[in-house]
Amino acid sequence: MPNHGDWQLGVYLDGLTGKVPEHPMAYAELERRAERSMPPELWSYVAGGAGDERTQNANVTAFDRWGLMPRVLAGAAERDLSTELFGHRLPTPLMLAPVGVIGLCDLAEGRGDLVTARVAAATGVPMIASTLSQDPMEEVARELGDTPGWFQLYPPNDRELTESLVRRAEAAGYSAIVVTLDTLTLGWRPRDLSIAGFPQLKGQCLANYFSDPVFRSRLAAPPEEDPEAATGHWAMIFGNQRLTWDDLAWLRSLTSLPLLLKGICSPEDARRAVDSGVDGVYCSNHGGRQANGGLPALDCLPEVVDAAGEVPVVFDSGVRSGPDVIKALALGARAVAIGRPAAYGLAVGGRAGLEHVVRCLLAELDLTLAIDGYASTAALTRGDLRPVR
Ligand SMILES: Cc1cc2nc3c(=O)[nH]c(=O)nc-3n(C[C@H](O)[C@H](O)[C@H](O)COP(=O)(O)O)c2cc1C
Ligand SMILES: CCCCC(=O)C(=O)O
Repeated sequence: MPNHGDWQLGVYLDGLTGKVPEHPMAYAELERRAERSMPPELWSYVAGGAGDERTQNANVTAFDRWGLMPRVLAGAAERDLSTELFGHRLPTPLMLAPVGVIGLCDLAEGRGDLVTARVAAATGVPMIASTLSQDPMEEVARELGDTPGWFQLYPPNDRELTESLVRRAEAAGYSAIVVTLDTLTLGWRPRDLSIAGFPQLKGQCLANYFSDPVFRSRLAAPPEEDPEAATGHWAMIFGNQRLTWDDLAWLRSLTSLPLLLKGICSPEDARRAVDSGVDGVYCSNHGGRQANGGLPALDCLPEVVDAAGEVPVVFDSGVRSGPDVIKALALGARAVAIGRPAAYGLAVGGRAGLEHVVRCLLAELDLTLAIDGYASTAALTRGDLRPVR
């Protein structure tokens, strides 16, 4: 476990470890620098969202409608940021959301999945490894050290392949399976469609498929010999729009690892998930990448938390700062994940850049708690927030 001390107050005073040459970055600056660093097709894919991106933007501004009530003389000289999930005590409530093509965001070497896992190992911030990675899940898992990793599953429309991916994740040592349900087909993403972002990139993030014995058994020639045909086969099996709640018992039966469903925004769905025996609900609208015109994910969080009852809720979509993490926790999330900020950190500064983003976020989270008089993230409640008028 990393020592809290290295990212608590001192982190500001020692220049944030000196690994990234400049000062702590506000999100807007990180985003600007990422845009300057990334090739246009990668930038458009990562930064883009569905439609005119109103929902994506609303995910971010939703946090402005809540304010944390500052308290004084509250005994917050030492803070406990830890959280418990599925028997693991995590040093902080932050997680790294699954990001396909994170590999390519490591602009120097294209090994971003491995680099992200190394940052997870160094910071104790768990990584949720995407199905769509440049390097096979087994190699990613080996980099995680003692930090837990979860495997994010896109369930293909091939049950045997789905089972094979889950078996591999178990064998590789992942400690939970996150099934993403809001991307059973890809969203209407104008930036991608006009600049061919994802279509250009997709062949490079299929390592988990190309290394899979079941996937390989479906091909006339191995992917190394005929990558185009293998990619074509992937395109046939990726989408799984016919998946329904009737398939959940089967999904549940695939593993005894903790199972989470990602992409839950409706309280009815949260209730149904819990009734189906899942261990965690992951409230997210995929960072606004899938459907435009929906609700900001943060607005859905309280009802999802209420519906989930004792079952823990993980949250992402629009988290950009330490105070954002605090607000999501106060609204009931047990852990809070970041997607684009991590990808941008990697693009701007490789391993040091991602670590910088993580440490800045944790330092800001911790300082905010210190100043506003909250000694424990686990003790935050909705009553600590007020609507901003
Ligand atoms: C470039 C990119 C790729 C993503 N790939 C995946 C993925 O493979 N699996 C998944 O469940 N979510 C994926 N997501 C969604 C993230 O897990 C997360 O829900 C979202 O990024 C959170 O919103 P934020 O970017 O505003 O933090 C991706 C997001 C981005 C930006
Ligand atoms: C089929 C690609 C899905 C990756 C993803 O989740 C995203 O781009 O948001």
